[in-house]
Amino acid sequence: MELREKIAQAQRIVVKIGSALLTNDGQGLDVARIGLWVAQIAELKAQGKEVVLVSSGSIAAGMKRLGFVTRPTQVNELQAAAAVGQMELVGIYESHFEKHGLCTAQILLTHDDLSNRRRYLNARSSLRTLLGLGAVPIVNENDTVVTDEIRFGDNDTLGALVANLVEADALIILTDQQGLFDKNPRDHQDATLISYISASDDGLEAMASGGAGVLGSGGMLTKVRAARLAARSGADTLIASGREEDVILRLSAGENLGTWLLPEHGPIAARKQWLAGHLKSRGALTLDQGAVKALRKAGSLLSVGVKDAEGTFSRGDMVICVDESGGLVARGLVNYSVAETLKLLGKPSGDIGEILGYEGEPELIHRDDLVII
Ligand SMILES: Nc1ncnc2c1ncn2[C@@H]1O[C@H](COP(=O)(O)OP(=O)(O)O)[C@@H](O)[C@H]1O
Ligand SMILES: N[C@@H](CCC(=O)OP(=O)(O)O)C(=O)O
Repeated sequence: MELREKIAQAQRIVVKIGSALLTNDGQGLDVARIGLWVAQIAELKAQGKEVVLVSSGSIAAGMKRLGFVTRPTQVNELQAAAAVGQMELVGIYESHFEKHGLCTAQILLTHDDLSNRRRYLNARSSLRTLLGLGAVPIVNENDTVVTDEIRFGDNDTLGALVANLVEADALIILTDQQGLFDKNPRDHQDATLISYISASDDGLEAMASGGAGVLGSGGMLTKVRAARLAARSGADTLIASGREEDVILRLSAGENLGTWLLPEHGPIAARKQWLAGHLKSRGALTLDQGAVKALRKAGSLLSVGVKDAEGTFSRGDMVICVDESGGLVARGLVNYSVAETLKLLGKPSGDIGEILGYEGEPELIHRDDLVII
């Protein structure tokens, strides 16, 4: 059997489960099947991998509870269904994960949370902390506070943005089809499964434009676009059938199942490109020799090694890091504003809470947010 070695190495994985799959043909949530996916995620955790689950299903579950026979079209009714269904959804996950001794966390996100730099950093910090503590974050869109214009609408996009957020190695999208076919298999009997393809292949949209199922909202189009988004931070995307036995474990072990959408660049190159291309520097930090050495050994930047700060930066902005003779050392996304940074110069991380009056991140710039020049 040919193995997808790169996938087998993935340490941090986002698993997205769609509505089409989570429900028994619209008859509420498929509790037994959810138990099977949870058992697989528990096994991945036992292998030392980190998993973030992005789960749809709140609207489908709420529809059943509220007695809607077909999916409501009005936004306020969809929101009501989502609010009711989300309770049931997370309850089912929590009770299944508990059987494996795992703790879950509910994260509800909106588009604004991920486009606003400050909220983005806060969401990322919560997710990182939860992963560090061994919990399984369960993410869905915060449907009750969003309207049509600002919705992700489909959780494929949300899954990809979460993969960017946590810098996942892989995004697994489980759906009701074997993967991406060259045309919609519901309408074409001769459709053939694509085993692997570049996430930036020009032909993807044409293949995937065959519409969605009854309960799902995005179809394959949002899945291939999600793969493209995930590729921005170097993540591989896998699209496969959630009904296949042990699908999550087999995909994560590198088995050739479903469709593998490959990013053009690896995570580091993708991140460097993003930092280099998309952000303007808002200030500069002057580092002492110890800090320069630490950064070159892949460490984070701590305030104790920073001698000066200038510019107009806020939390989340990009700054350049220079050595004492002005030589460029790195670029990175800073966790504190210039006013806060000036108060922290030369101070150990343990003093941050006392100096600023609240406990923030221990690093001025986390190593994941640094690109060494
Ligand atoms: N090229 C294609 N390959 C596979 N499925 C396709 C393709 N084009 C359209 N589809 C449709 O996409 C559907 C899956 O998307 P969707 O219904 O949104 O599910 P989910 O809720 O899992 O996101 C499939 O059931 C299928 O009808
Ligand atoms: N956030 C909503 C809708 C998400 C949705 O339909 O997504 P998907 O099934 O992935 O196309 C829910 O949980 O029902």
